Amino acid sequence: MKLLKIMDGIEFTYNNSFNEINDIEIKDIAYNSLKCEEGYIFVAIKGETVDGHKYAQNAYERGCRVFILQHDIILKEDAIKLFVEDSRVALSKASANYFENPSKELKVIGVTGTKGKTTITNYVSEVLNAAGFNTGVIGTNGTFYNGISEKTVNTTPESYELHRIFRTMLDSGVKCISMEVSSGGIMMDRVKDVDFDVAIFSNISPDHIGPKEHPTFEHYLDCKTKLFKLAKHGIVNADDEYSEYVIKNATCDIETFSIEKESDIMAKDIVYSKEIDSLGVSFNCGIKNGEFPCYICSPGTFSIYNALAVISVCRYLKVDQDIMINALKSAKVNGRVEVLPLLPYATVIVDYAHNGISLQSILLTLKKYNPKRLICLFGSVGGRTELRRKELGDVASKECDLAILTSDNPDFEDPMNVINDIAKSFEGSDCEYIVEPDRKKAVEMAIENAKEGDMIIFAGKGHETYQLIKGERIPFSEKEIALNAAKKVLAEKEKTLFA
Ligand SMILES: CC(=O)N[C@H]1[C@@H](OP(=O)(O)OP(=O)(O)OC[C@H]2O[C@@H](n3ccc(=O)[nH]c3=O)[C@H](O)[C@@H]2O)O[C@H](CO)[C@@H](O)[C@@H]1O[C@H](C)C(=O)N[C@@H](C)C(=O)N[C@H](CCC(=O)O)C(=O)O
Ligand SMILES: Nc1ncnc2c1ncn2[C@@H]1O[C@H](COP(=O)(O)OP(=O)(O)OP(=O)(O)O)[C@@H](O)[C@H]1O
Repeated sequence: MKLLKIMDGIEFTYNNSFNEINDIEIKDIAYNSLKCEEGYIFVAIKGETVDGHKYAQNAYERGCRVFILQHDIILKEDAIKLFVEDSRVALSKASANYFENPSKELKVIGVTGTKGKTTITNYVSEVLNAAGFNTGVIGTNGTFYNGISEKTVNTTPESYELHRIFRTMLDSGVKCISMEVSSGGIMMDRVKDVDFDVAIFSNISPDHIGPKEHPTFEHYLDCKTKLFKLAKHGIVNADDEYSEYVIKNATCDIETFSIEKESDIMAKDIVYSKEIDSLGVSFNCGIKNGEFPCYICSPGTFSIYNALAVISVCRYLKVDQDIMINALKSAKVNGRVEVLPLLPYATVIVDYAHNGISLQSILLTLKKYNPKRLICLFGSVGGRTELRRKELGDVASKECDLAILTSDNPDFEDPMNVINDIAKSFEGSDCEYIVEPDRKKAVEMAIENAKEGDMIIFAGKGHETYQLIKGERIPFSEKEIALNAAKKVLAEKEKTLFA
């Protein structure tokens, strides 16, 4: 593609005459020097850790001659330097141009919020697929379309990857995209040139605040709110304390959903139910001109909110109501409140709750099903703030009957260090706790000691299939470990029965 076509809509100055850049043909764009080749543009980004300008020479040595820069640097004379105010912003527009603006040809649904992004995006995709819209998903669990999946580094990928994924999906017949839009993604201009049809706001609570993330809660909220300036239509949880702020700052039309406050789509007559392989909730969904019954096989109030967001998307896209109701009934997400049908006498759940707020929300939800004992196995990420550990510990020690403290991506930190921080919350609490830093042994112990009526939640790892230890992702499948342990326990029980 011609360089000037890639630079279309980007303000820049340059160190050569116009004629020289007019005819340049570009093979591809790279923001990492190690990916550069002859014919590429290198976009130098001032990162959180290093300044990409430092690697321009490396890109040059790899054959690259066109550079998008924020400031001048020394390079050989044949280097073409294009100066922009903000390289990330330029990368976003250049990537959209290079991939020929695929998001304009797709229906893109973006979900933002502290909790519920992965769940809602996956529900949306299941329901829209059932309704015949071929839908791709982009988020924490990776990318999925037409049975193909790929891992992603970020929940919301960098703009270049994002437009590349859109293009690949579009060319494979995908019509809709259901994607997670993290506040970090908005802050780093990864979605600036995405043409969103729908924006969803699930909820907000303090999270991702600190060095390298958001300086304040207000900054975090403002980042999320920006999505409603990029979309044509907004869907907002009216029960959230900050919903009015989001609506006030939106530039699109809005539909609201709720359980408590008056809104466009309301859930009422809520009933919680428990089956051997699922915990679910049914409710009546009230809309302007009537109501209809819904069931979702995931427990708790938060599952209703997630379902309402999906219902609102379906209304906007005019999905047949019966198809939507049926698809919602069986919608499930890998590692999100996933009930494993392992033991006939106890309920085992794998979940991704890894901070105080989400752990509290899932534990309070499970308590509504009156377990004999609520047992929570969890740890906390190494190298992060003590506050996260305290919040997790405080919640578990208040809500559980037994906690099993173990490792969760310790990385370079000693797992016992993290566990000892969490254990402080149990001093003076009625909740018993056991320490087992080896997560495999901890899972086995939980399964082996499960009793009639217990509810056991393995919190934190969710969909992850690794344990991050000293910078390396060591394969670790919590579900497989639990399954093998359960098989062993059941076989032993059968042996004693027939002995
Ligand atoms: C702290 C942070 O946000 N980092 C993100 C950022 O990397 P960075 O700015 O730190 O990059 P850097 O390492 O300083 O490098 C600067 C530049 O030099 C380049 N470079 C570097 C080395 C080299 O040899 N050659 C070279 O050209 C790099 O490619 C880069 O362009 O830009 C990268 C590309 O977009 C991201 O992958 C990376 O996300 C990291 C992995 C991360 O963990 N980010 C978190 C905070 C995040 O974004 N999380 C949200 C979810 C949470 C939320 O809700 O906000 C997410 O969407 O994932
Ligand atoms: N709408 C919701 N409100 C509160 N908690 C929720 C909601 N939906 C799911 N959860 C809980 O939070 C956990 C994370 O949910 P999910 O992965 O959907 O959120 P997310 O926004 O993608 O989170 P993260 O940024 O941590 O990846 C779930 O496993 C569940 O326990």
